[in-house]
Amino acid sequence: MGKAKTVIEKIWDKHVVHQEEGKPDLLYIDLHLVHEVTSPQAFEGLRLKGRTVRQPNRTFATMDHNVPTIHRNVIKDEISKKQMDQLKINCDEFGVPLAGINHQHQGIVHVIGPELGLTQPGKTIVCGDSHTSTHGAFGALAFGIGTSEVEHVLATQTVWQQKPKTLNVKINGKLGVGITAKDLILAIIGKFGVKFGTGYVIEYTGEAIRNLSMEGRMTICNMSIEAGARAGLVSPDETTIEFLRGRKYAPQGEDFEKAAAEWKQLASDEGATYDAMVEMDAEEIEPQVTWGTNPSMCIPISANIPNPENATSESDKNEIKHALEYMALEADQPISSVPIQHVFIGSCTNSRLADLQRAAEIVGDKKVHPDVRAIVVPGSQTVKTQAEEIGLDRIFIDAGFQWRGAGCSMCLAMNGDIVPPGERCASTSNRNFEGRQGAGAQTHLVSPEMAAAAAIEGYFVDVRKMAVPTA
Ligand SMILES: CC(C)[C@H](C(=O)O)[C@@H](O)C(=O)O
Ligand code: SF4
Repeated sequence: MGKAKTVIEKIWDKHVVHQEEGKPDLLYIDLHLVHEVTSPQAFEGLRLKGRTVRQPNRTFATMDHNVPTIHRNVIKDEISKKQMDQLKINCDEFGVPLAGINHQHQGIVHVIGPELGLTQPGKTIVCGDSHTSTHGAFGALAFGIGTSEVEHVLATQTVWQQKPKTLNVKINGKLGVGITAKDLILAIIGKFGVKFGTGYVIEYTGEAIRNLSMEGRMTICNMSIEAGARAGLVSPDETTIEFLRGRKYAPQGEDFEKAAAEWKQLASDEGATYDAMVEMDAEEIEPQVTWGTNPSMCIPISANIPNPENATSESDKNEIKHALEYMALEADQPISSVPIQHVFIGSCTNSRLADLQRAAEIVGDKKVHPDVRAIVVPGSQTVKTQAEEIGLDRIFIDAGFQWRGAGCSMCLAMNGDIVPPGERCASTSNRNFEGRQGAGAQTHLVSPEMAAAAAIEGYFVDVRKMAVPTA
C-alpha cells in the first residue's frame, strides 16, 4: 500500500501534466466555468492571437453578476450590457455552451455548476471568480483564477499552480438545533480570522461536516476564500453521490455507479497528514451576526458589539474603531438591539432551494416589518422554478418580500440592486466589506433563517426563539 493521501493530494497528483524544479506545476483543468465579468479580455486575447478554445465541451458559461433581477431585459448600465452582449458573441464564436440571460439554466455560476451536475468529485475546476471554492463541497479542487489565467485555460485547458499546503479544519460534535452551515463558517472565520487559510487548501473534516447536506457544505466551502484559503473542500461520501445522481451532466446509469465507486476512493485516507490543523467544537456555536467590515467581525446573537478598549493590540483597536464608525454602531451595544432596513436572501452562499425553504419556514404566515424592504433572489432559474412549484414564492410574497429573478443581485450591487448609503442590510451573502452592497451601505452577514427572522422583526433576533411554536 502506498502512502496515505489527502483528497487534495490525490486530485493534484492526477492532474499534473508538467512539473519542473523551482516552478509551479502545470495542472490539467476538467471544468472551466465562465461568467460575463472576467471573460471579455480573455476571449479578446484569443482572438488577437488567432487561437481557439481548446476544449469547449469542458467549458460552460453563464450570466450572473450584471443580470437585473426585475425587468430582466432592461439593462440600464452600459458596461453591464456590454459585458453581457460580449459574452454571447464570444460563446457563439468560440463554441462555448452558454446559459444566457433568458436560458432556463441561467444562474449564479456557483449555483448552476453543482445543480447541473457539471461539478463532480475529483475534478479540477476553475472560474474567473474567487468563490469558485464553493465547488469544493463535492470533493473537487476548485479555485478562482485571474483574467489572464482565464485566457490560458481557454487556450490550453491547463493552468500553472503552486502546489498548495494542506490545512485540516476539523469540526467535532454536532451543531445545535437551528444552527446552520452559515453560522458554522462565520464562527470558524470569527475564531481563526480572515488570514488563517492563506497559502492553504482547506479540507473540512469532522462529525459536524459529515452531517451537513451538500447545500451546507457548499456554504462552508464558498466562504473558504474569506478565510484567505486558495480553496476549500470536503471528501466525497454518500451525501455527495446522492446529490449528483440523475443530474443533467452527471454520468448516467451504469456509468454513474462506476463513477460513484471511484469518487468514494478519493476521500482522504485514514492516517493522511496535513501541513496544519485547527479544531473547533460544533456544540459551542450560536447563530452568528457580523457587526463589522470583514467576515471575521462576527458575534453570537446573544453577544454585545465589541469595545475597542478591550482589544489586545493597537492595530486591533483601530480596526474595531474604524469598523464601528463605518457601521454606525456603538461599542457594547447588544447586536439584538440593532434595527435593519433591508434584507437580502440570495448569493452563491445561500440561494439554493434548501436555503429558501428554511427561510420560508421561519416566515410562515408572518409579515415583513413595515420599516424593512426584503428581497429574495433565487440563485438560479432552476431554483426559482422549483421554489415556485412548491409555493415558496407565495409564502414570501404574502409576507411582503419581493420575489426576484436569478442573479448575484444585492451581493455586490452591480445590477441596480443596491442598499442606500447609511442603511443597514441583513444579508445572506459572504462579504461585508465597506461599500460592497452600495456606497456607504452597512452589511450584516447572517444565515437565511436569521435574515428571514430579521425581516419580520425589524432587528436581529435569535431565530431559535422564532422557530419554537408559541401556542
Ligand atoms: C466579479 C468577480 C470577479 C468577484 C469575485 O471574484 O469574487 C465577485 O464575484 C465577488 O464576489 O466579489
Ligand atoms: S453571488 Fe456574490 S459572491 Fe457569489 S459570485 Fe456573485 S457576486 Fe460573487
